[in-house]
Amino acid sequence: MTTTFEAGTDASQEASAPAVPMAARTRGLRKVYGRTVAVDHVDLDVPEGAVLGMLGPNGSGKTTTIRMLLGLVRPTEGEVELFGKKMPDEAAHALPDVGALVEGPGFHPFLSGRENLLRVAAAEPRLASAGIPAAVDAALERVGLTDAATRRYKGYSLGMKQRMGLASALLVPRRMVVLDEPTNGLDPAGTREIRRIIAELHADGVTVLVSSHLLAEVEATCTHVAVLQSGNVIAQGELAELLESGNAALLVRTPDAELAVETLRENRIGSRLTPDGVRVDLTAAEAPDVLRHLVTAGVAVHEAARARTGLEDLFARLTQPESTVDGEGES
Ligand SMILES: Nc1ncnc2c1ncn2[C@@H]1O[C@H](COP(=O)(O)OP(=O)(O)OP(=O)(O)O)[C@@H](O)[C@H]1O
Repeated sequence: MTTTFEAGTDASQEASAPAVPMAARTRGLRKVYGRTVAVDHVDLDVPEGAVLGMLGPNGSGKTTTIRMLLGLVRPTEGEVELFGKKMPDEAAHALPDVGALVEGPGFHPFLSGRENLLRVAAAEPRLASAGIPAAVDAALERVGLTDAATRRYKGYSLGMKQRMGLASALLVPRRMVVLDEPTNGLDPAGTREIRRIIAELHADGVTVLVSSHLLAEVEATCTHVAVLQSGNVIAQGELAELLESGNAALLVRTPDAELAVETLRENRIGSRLTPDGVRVDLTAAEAPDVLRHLVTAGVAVHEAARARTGLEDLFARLTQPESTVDGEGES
């Protein structure tokens, strides 16, 4: 697979581009478990102030990358920096700036939500004892758990447990918040709340790194995206740029769809059939040229409109075999 859309990792760019401060940065990051290469030479850039969505199918290495970023797992090879501090060696300096929701937060089942957060807050270096109850109540309020605060954690739903993890990440103001699959187990209302919280953090200038396999989720909340596949970052950069460069297409409504696909193939332009016509890849062709080829070949074009179908399409393109990207083998 190509890395056509990759941004910010190439050496020449590094030399010439103005230095954008990075909240998190990895170089050549690799983690091997026995025979499994979980993460393979990942160069990830998380610019300060970005909401970066780490997108990839199950097993693509998102959680392992996040764990290495947070110093929870030691890399087999490579470097990790959080706000310029080397991880895991300088974790004690870097981590107070970073709130994290990662798999399986260790809350005590027989304590209430509030009691659990009081315990977590007591270990926060940036919270003075006198400020702890107010910080806990504010975090509970922020994630919508105030009414359930005195109930035992054991009886919480999966969604409520996720909110508890989020509350513990947000106990003190952070420069960066890392959320591993934050909407897992949440209903649509809970999902909207997570989006709202991410938007609030972004408005406050907090960097957010959020992993998800839900493409619509990333598209709705993120400014940047990194796409992982089999332990590799196959594309990263600003979401708008990735969509622009990777996704331009022309939807042509025509009864002569098969003739259209054949004509475009002869002109080395990728396309595929849709229910009412063809979808033409504009990566290597301009819309007026496409229309000219079609009309010249006698294709009746009833309607033509540019399409930008979102990250789902980009993700499918990036993770498909190369031959389908240029139109070969598409149906
Ligand atoms: N502690 C471990 N021991 C052995 N293999 C592991 C371990 N952690 C992860 N792996 C393997 O590494 C690969 C990447 O896993 P990882 O959990 O990072 O992916 P992911 O993208 O977060 O997936 P998911 O969305 O399912 O959580 C998988 O093949 C996984 O089985």
